[in-house]
Amino acid sequence: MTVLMSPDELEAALRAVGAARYHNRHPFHQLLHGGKLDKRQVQAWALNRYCYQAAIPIKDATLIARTDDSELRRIWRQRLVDHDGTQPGEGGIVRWLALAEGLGLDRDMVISERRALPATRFAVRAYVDFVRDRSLLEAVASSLTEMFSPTIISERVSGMLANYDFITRETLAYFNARLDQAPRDADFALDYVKRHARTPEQQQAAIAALTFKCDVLWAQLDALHHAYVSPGLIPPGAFGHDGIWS
Ligand SMILES: O=C(O)c1cc(C(=O)O)c2c(n1)C(=O)C(=O)c1cc(C(=O)O)[nH]c1-2
Repeated sequence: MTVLMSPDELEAALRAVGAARYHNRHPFHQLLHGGKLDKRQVQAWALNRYCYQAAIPIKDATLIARTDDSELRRIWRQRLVDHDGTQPGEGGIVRWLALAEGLGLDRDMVISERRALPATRFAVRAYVDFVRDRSLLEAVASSLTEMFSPTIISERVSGMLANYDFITRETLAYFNARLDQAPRDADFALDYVKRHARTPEQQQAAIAALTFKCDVLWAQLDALHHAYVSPGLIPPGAFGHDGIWS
C-alpha cells in the first residue's frame, strides 16, 4: 500500500527520479559535452532540440489555459515571455535559432522541423499532450526536470567551449538566461507540487509525471544516438539522409 509522504519526503523522491533518469546520464550528452562529436552530429542535436524549444511555450500556454487559478497563470506566463520575448527578436526561441545558425544551419530549415527525426517529433508531441490531458498537478510536476538542468547546462557550456573550435560563447548564449530562469521556475513548481500533492495517489502521480518527462528527454537522445552515432541509421527525410546535410 502506498503511504502518504511528508512534503520533504516527496521532494526527496522526486530528486531520486532525476538522479536515476535525467538526461545528463545519457551517453549522447556525454559525447556532446566531451567533444566527441563532429560538427554534423552537433548540428543534428541543435536542429532536433529546436523542436523541443518550439513546443515548450505551446505546452506552457496549454497549462495556463487549463487553470482557473489566477496566481498560477500570472507566474506561469513568465515562461511564455522567456521563450517568446516581449517583442520580435527576443526570447529563448530566437536565441536557440541563433545557436543553430552559429553552427551553420539554415534558419528556415530548422524552423520547418522537416529534417528533424520522427522520434523527436513524437516525444515532443507527447509532452504537450501530457500537459493537456493529465491533471494540473501532473502537468506542473512534469516541468520538474528543470530542477536538474542548471548542472547539465554548466557542464555543457564549459565542455563544448573547451572541446569544439566551431563553438563560441555567443553561440551558446541561449544557456546563460536559462541558468537564472530554470531555478526560478523549478522552485515555484516544486513548491506547488509539494503543496498540492496531498494524497498518496497524488504524490505517486507527481513522481510518475516527472518520470514520464525524463523519458521524453531520454527518448530524444536515444533517437539522436541511433541515427547519428550508432548504428547510424538516419531515417528517410531526416538531416543527413542520403548524404544531404542541409
Ligand atoms: O538544456 C537542457 O538540458 C534543458 C533541459 C530542460 C528540461 O529539463 O526539461 C529544459 C531546458 N533545457 C530548457 O532550456 C527549457 O527551456 C526548458 C523548459 C522546460 C519545461 O519542461 O518546461 N524544460 C526545459
